[in-house]
Amino acid sequence: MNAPPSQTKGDDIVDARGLTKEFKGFAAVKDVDLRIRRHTIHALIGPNGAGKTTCFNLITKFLEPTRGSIHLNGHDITRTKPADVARLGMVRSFQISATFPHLTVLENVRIALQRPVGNSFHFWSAETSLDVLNDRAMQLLADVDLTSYARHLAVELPYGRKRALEIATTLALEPEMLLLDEPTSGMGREDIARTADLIRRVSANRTILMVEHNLSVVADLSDTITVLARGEILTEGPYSEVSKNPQVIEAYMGTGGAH
Ligand SMILES: Nc1ncnc2c1ncn2[C@@H]1O[C@H](COP(=O)(O)OP(=O)(O)OP(=O)(O)O)[C@@H](O)[C@H]1O
Repeated sequence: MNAPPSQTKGDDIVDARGLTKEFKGFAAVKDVDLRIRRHTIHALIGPNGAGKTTCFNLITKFLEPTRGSIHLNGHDITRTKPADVARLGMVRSFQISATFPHLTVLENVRIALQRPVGNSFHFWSAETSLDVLNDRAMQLLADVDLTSYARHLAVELPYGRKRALEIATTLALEPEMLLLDEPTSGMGREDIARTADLIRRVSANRTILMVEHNLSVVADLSDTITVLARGEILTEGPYSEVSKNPQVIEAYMGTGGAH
């Protein structure tokens, strides 16, 4: 690991500079600087094709940038693999946390608690007593409001509850930073409200970066919003500011709606 550069020592957990991703010469993300403050909820929004997913995949290391650098807690992770980034505390929900449909909800979380992260084993080793493991698993289920579903098979869960289980299995890795890719997509109003509450709860002492299309969820949860358009940052700030920005309004109107 490189020595932490001084600019990332302050309050930023992530410091990405000049991020660029080209696909056969087409720049999906162009020279993006993204700093994410510790213990905040940060949303990436923008119209269709703005580069949100590409940017998210760059930060989570699912894509290699064509140019630019990414530091996490002062470590240069520009060329680090996702599993090693997870070991450094940045975990993407659904990355390591695919659920097993024919196991119970409790079993799914117990497996997640015993899962190796990167090339080091998680705190919960194979020798950890079953009781301790069960207690911790039940605590995680309580955190995501799934206690009453503990003995159900994962496959039987309603959609919104499945996403909550995926978040529980991600939290089992005790991430310092959690990345959520469209956490409320495909949900009805009730599940959206419950998921927004859940995100707020799990954000305590954690940093969250999410790509989210639902602007009321974004408005409700985010400390900072980065608005992307055509691969570039249009503006950044709290919802009260970015929602008034004429360029943001135009970018959304121009593509026929908020996404
Ligand atoms: N693997 C790829 N190969 C070629 N072009 C790509 C690839 N991935 C993304 N793009 C292009 O890059 C641009 C940005 O795509 P991206 O998926 O990051 O946007 P987005 O903001 O997430 O859009 P949406 O809201 O529609 O999901 C688009 O023009 C897309 O067609």
